[in-house]
Amino acid sequence: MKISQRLVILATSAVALSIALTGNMLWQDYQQSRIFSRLEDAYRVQTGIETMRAHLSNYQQNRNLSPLSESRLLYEELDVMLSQSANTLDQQEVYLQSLNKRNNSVCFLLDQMIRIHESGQDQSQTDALTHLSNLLSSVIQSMSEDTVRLEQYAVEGSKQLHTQGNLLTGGLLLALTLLLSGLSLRTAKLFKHRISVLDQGIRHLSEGDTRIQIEMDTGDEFSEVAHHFNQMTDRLQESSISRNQLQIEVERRTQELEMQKQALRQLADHDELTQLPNRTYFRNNLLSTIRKSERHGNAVAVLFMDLDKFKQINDSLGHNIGDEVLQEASRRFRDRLRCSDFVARLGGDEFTVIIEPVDNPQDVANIAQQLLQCMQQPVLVKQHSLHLGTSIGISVFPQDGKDVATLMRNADLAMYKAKENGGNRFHFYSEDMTQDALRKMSLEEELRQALQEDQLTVYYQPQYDLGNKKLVGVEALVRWNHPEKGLVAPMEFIPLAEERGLINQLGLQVLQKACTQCAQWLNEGFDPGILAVNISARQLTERQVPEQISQILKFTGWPVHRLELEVTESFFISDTQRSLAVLNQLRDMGIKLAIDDFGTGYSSLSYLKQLPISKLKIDRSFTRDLIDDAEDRAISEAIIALGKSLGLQVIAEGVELEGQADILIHEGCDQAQGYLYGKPMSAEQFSLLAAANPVSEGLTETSL
Ligand SMILES: Nc1nc2c(ncn2[C@@H]2O[C@H](COP(=O)(O)O[C@H]3[C@@H](O)[C@H](n4cnc5c(=O)[nH]c(N)nc54)O[C@@H]3COP(=O)(O)O)[C@@H](O)[C@H]2O)c(=O)[nH]1
Repeated sequence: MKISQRLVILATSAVALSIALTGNMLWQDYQQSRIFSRLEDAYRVQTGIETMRAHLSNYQQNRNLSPLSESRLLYEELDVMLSQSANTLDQQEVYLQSLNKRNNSVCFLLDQMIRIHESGQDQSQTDALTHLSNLLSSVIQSMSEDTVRLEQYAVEGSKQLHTQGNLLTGGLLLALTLLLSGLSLRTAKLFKHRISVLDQGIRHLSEGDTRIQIEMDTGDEFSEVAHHFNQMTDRLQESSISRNQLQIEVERRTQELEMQKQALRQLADHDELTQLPNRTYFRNNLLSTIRKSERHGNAVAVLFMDLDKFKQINDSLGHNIGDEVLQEASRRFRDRLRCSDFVARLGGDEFTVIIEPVDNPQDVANIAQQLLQCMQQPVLVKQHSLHLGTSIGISVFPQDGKDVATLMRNADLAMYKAKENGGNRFHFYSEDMTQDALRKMSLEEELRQALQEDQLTVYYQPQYDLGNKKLVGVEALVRWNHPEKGLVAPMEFIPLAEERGLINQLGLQVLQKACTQCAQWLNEGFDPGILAVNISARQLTERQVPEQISQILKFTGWPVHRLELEVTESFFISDTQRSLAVLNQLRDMGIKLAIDDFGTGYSSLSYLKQLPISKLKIDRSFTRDLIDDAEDRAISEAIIALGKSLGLQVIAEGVELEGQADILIHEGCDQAQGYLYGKPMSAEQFSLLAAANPVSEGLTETSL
């Protein structure tokens, strides 16, 4: 049964009992009023009886009939009253009927007495009247007694009624209390049991048991709650299953993410190609090593390594070969170092090593030596056997720097020093390197300004035909007209211009000035012959150079076939596909190409054959000792012979003496250049010289 039904029953029972109680009270009221009404009747009869008794006594004393007649009237009244009241059968009614009867008797006696009295006053009548009045008196006495009894009965009845009413009310209240208590107890017991079942279920659930089900088929609200609870646990069960699945999925994804994070960290911290730590990792590691060493008072060495000739290999053989070289170099460095040493690749062909602790600089020198050695073995990639080398710069914490940036910068400076000194060596950092770097920095700044402010000027050095001793050409040589230092020689700024990427701008400015000047001379009527201009090997790596040269020639009007570009031999040795392509392009444009400083490198005959060149220039170092040094003479002879055999012109530079010129003439050298014929000079000086030495007659426009 539902709780609501139970409550309805309880309420209905209470209402029913209340109605019963109210009915009982109303019934009691009614009974009471009846008793009181009879009591009233009794009092009135009593009063009537008293009156009649007084009338009778008056009659008996005075024989006056009128009082009896009044009693007769009183009888009428009592008769009416008693006959109205005596219509029920209870004890009161019995008394009332008795009273009624006796009242009738009184009436009869009174009628008799009145009739006798009126008929005469003889003795017999008087006796009869006396007798009747006595009778009347006794009847009245009886009536009086009846009224007393009626009164007593009414009082008792009232008491009884009161007692009965109380008993009934008490009984009903008791019944109501018992009923309500019984029902409440039963309901409370049931509720307690069901609540405890629900509570157990909830407790299980709170302990995490989502499979809990509450068995309660009572058909009331509790079973509905239980039903909803079960539905909830079902859903929780489902959601906990999906939560478990989710948990598993989350764990799987977390693992995946962790792996990805590790891979990303590896990517972020390591160089993809060599798997060595990268620049970021290196910097962080160096920072923590410095901090640790500060605490322990240790020294730390930073080695900055750069592979020699790597750029040429990369440019000429392609990036795949370059990549394999870098991988091999990484392996060799790694294998040669201890596990505790930290080696990283900063990018390109730059590697760094951290050595800690450093007890003595000699240990670092030994390690650097081993690293040099390990790269001296040729690197075999595909069919190539590649000879590289390494330049190593070393800075030491704390004396060469107390922070990452300073240590790296100083190791880098030391590495550049090693490169400048020919590579394949190591250098410890020293303070003068910084001074040198600062000097270079300010020089670079000045050079940039010089290029912008047109401070460069061109000097001209004549080139002569050794056969007829006539002018055949002129070499343009740059000079820097420094506002404070005066004329600065090219050797002081050309290498820096090459190093700092200014050489193309510089070379093109020189070319433009020289072409403009030569074209002007030509227009003025004197012929400077062939214009030889130095072109840096670095310029030849720029694809746009042929187009830029072509533009200058067009702009200045200098004929293309009168231009000769001198490229140093070292460039041809370390040639690159791209540079050779540029050279071929220049040759195809009609520009002549000469190998400068020839003999200082190791160009092979077969290699020279393939080059798009037309002239060899014997290096000044061979000309200088030509007279005294048999070897230099032999070399110059060999170069001249080589040139002849390849159909190339040969020019000797640095000719200062007639004896040198004689030997060269004897050996069959075509041309010469040197102080003997004229030092590099300004355009004005050169025009004077050229006016006095007209260009070789054999040098016609077609032979040019
Ligand atoms: N890329 C460019 N390089 C250039 C340019 N201008 C010059 N240079 C190169 O600078 C180097 C030094 O040149 P320079 O100081 O001008 O020296 C030249 C001559 O002065 C010197 N020379 C000539 N004859 C003699 C001599 O009889 N004795 C002697 N001691 N020196 C002499 O030789 C230099 C010419 O060299 P080269 O070019 O090899 O013919 C030098 O390497 C220049 O190439 C430029 O514009 N761009």
